[in-house]
Amino acid sequence: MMKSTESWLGSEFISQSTGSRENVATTAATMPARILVVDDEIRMRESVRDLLEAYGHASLIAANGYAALEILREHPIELILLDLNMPEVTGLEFLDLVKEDFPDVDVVIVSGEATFANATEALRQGVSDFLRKPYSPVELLGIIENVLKKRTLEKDIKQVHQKLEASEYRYRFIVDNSPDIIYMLDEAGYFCFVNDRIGQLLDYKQNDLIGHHFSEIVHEEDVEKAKYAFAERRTGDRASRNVEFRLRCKDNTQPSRYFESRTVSIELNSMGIYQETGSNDKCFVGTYGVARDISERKRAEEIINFQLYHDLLTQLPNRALLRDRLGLAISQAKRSGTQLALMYLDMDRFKVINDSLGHVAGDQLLQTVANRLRNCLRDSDTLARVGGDEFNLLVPEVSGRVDAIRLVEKVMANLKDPIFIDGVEVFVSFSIGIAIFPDDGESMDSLIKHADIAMYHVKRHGKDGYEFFTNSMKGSADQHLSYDTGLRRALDEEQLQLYFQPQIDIQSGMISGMEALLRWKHPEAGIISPTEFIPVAEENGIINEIGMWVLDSGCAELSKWIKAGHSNIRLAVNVSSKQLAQTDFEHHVFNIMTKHGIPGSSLELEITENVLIQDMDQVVNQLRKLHANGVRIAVDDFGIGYSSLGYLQSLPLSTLKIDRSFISGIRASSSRNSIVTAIIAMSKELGLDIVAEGVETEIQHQQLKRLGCPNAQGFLFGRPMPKEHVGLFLKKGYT
Ligand SMILES: Nc1nc2c(ncn2[C@@H]2O[C@H](COP(=O)(O)O[C@H]3[C@@H](O)[C@H](n4cnc5c(=O)[nH]c(N)nc54)O[C@@H]3COP(=O)(O)O)[C@@H](O)[C@H]2O)c(=O)[nH]1
Repeated sequence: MMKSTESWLGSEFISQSTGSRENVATTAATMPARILVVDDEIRMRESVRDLLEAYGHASLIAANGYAALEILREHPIELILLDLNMPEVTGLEFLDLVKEDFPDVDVVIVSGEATFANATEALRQGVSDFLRKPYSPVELLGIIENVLKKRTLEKDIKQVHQKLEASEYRYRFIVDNSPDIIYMLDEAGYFCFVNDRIGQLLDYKQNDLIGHHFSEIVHEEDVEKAKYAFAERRTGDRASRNVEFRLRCKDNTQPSRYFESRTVSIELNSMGIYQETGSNDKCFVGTYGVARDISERKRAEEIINFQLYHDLLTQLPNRALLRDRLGLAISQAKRSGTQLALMYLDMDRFKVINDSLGHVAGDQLLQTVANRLRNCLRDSDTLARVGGDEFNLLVPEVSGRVDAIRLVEKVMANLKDPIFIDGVEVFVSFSIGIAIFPDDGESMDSLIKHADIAMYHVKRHGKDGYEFFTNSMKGSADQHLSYDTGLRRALDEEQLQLYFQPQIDIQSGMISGMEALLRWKHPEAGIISPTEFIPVAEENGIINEIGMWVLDSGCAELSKWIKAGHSNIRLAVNVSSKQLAQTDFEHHVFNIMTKHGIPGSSLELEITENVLIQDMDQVVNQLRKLHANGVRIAVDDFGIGYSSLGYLQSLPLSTLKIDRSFISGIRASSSRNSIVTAIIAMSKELGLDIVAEGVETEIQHQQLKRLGCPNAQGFLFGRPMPKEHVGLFLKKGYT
């Protein structure tokens, strides 16, 4: 309820009132405040209080400075209406105390006798306004309203400042602790701001870079790429996104890091990088950018990429990478009119080594071999592992076959020395096929295929060597397929034949045995060597039937020779590892021996070391049963492959057949002589008989005789002959 102005203001106030009460009331009611009225005149202070309360303010009154200070201490006062002329403590003295202890309180001087000096002093001390008595209520209320408005405004500004400070602190914190590099460049590409992150990532201090051009930290190969992204001028959707390049660390010995840089314009982030120049024009002043470290991702990508294109065991390129490089090399060779060589390398007898020494040893062997191969190549050559024991070698620029021969012989020489795996000495050799672009193929596939065919040709003709592809080999590769289907018919239609090659007792010169060697008399192709079709028969499984046929036919001939009086002759029969894998193999052998009345001692089964890759227990078991019945067991091709001699003691062996590669070397290499000497000495120690294979010359014969080798076989004594010739040969003997 609004009180009457006359009842609480002095008459001089009422008479000077000029404003309308409604106006004042409306304004004052919008900003109620807590106001302290300090006046020694009771009538004055009470009338002012009533006026203020009538207009919605809460007011308290004090008759002097002390009372006022008391109230200030106990109540939250926003505004003081202060009379300057008071006893005890003057208004100015009170003002001093207020400003010191209650600086947030606004003071309006309301005084009747204030001098100019007083007023000036009061204003100097920071009072908000000055009202001279007598005044009208409207004037008082107007001043109060102004002061309160100003006060509210200042409060708001203060709050805005505080918020801005807090916000700036937050953003500074975010920028300083950002996992990304945040930077600003001026319009010429010089750093004007960069956050701390640059120090952690690239080792620069912020000051190292401020004022420096961005290109100083970009990897030299990436400067072109980085130029537009780093100092981006565009904005919005056209600005650079996720451009990748490398920044250089301060210490250049560290690897470069990959970065993904995002630049955005100041139009988007209010950083003031474009400046308004009036009439809707904008002026480019710099770039703001965020660069994220993506080194880890790049490294992961590199690893994945490496794994996609490399063999993890040997770290060599794999087939995919080889094909890629071969494609490029062919294009390059076509353009420049040069030649290139593709070599297909297949390790001989790797399966035997791998399965007998174990896969860990096999892996080590492959790694060692890969290193040896790598060591004799140039950086431009590509050696790839394309299968278990298969490698491809791409030699991008060869001047011709002579060049390729030089390299392949270097490769083979590098592999000659034994490799020690877990203390075991292993000898390796390779069958290598070579195709030359463009003579042997103009496409990637034809080159690989032809090198492969040439490699198989080497395999079939004694391994451990190399050959260039020729068109005639192609026919024989196609034949491989026709052998597959033709072998069954060969068996049914009696196209298979046995030849026999004599074995000689070196010391007495007598014939000690005959080795049965299979031939396929093909109706169109003529005589086909077992090296051509035995692998096919082993692959398709028909070797078991063929093997039994060989044993049966061989024993049939043997029984004839025995009956003809050559009872000391032994028959040697080759047995494939696949045959020994049959659980009832020995029963078949016994049945055949019984059928032809052959004593065990007249039969020698030749096995190669790779029979040991079968279930060893089963093989040993079968061989023991055969041996117990007098059947002799010979190890064929002894000395090549792997040189673990442990099996010599675990197997029931009778004979070692020294591989012909050692015998052929007798003439040329004394080191080979010593190997033969060692094998002979060791066999004698183990009580084993010996047959030296592939004796072709009299020198070899005499050397072997001198070394005390008991038996020999080879073209010198007789080539494999058809069964019809054996009778006469036995009668006449070796001469
Ligand atoms: N599982 C079976 N394997 C068999 C059978 N018959 C033969 N074979 C194996 O085929 C390979 C090649 O045999 P072949 O073409 O008959 O060659 C033999 C001889 O002709 C050859 N040889 C003999 N003396 C010489 C010589 O002085 N020089 C020279 N360059 N070659 C010669 O060696 C082959 C006999 O080798 P081996 O058996 O190691 O004693 C061959 O691996 C046969 O084993 C069969 O029925 N089953």
